[in-house]
Amino acid sequence: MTRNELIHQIKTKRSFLCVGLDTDIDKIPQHLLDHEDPVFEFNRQIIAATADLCVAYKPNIAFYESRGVAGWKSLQKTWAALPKDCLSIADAKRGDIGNTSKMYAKAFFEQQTSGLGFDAITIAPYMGHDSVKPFLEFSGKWGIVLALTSNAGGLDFQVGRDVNGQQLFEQVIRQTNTWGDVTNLMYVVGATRGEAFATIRKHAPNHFLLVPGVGAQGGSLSEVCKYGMNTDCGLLVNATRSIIYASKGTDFAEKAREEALALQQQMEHELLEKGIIS
Ligand SMILES: O=c1ccn([C@@H]2O[C@H](COP(=O)(O)O)[C@@H](O)[C@H]2O)c(=O)[nH]1
Repeated sequence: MTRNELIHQIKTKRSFLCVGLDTDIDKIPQHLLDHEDPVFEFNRQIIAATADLCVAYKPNIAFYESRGVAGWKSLQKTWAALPKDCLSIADAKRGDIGNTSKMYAKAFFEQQTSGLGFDAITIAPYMGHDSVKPFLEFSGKWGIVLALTSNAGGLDFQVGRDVNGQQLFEQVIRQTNTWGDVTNLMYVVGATRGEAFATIRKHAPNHFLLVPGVGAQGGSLSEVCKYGMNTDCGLLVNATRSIIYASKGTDFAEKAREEALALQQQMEHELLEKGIIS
């Protein structure tokens, strides 16, 4: 999906919601366990209940690879079931020497060989240019670089490592910016980082930001929008547990829809306020 197509979907659906699919077989409703592939059946129903309210889906790969071959099969079926009008993001946080990164990219982007044709993948940038660039060389695909993460440990290295007046997350953005552009590169910035979005926007005014951390992690959607929204919206805000585990009962998909709808309505309000939609 191109940048223009993504912006078009945001305006059409009046939403910049990304639904996370971190499907843990121990947390899904009991009645699904009779299905041949309970994880896929859960995802299928979550997708059906939320597809008109979101513009992206983000399975976190750990939840699938932790189940071995069965998990990869669930992931492949889930990827194939994602609506084509939504950006598909593999939250895999990969990055290695160039020769290996290229194989990671093929694993998640090259559907003919791997069975997975995600639009985007998250990248850990710690190993530098040759670890990131292979992901950006796939036409029509996106690399989403970790910049300022939502977790408590994100403060251990990403901030307070002042070099030439800049913190590490700022240097990551400034440097990686030269390896890609707004059409193939996004950044992960946690919703828990509030005012830091103003600093992020100094270095990446036009890039899309993937923003996890609303819902279960307590990040503020209104702060993210206040400091992080640009004239194209420029945000994909992810919520996972607060949506997919809104109920443990047979009404799980219905409750997931209610949570997604509440977020979509707040997002519509923000888009209207900023004049991005009318
Ligand atoms: O900084 C980061 C980067 C990635 N994540 C991932 O996003 C989801 C968040 O799930 P919630 O249930 O909405 O908290 C999950 O897959 C994380 O691994 C993040 O939270 N923060």
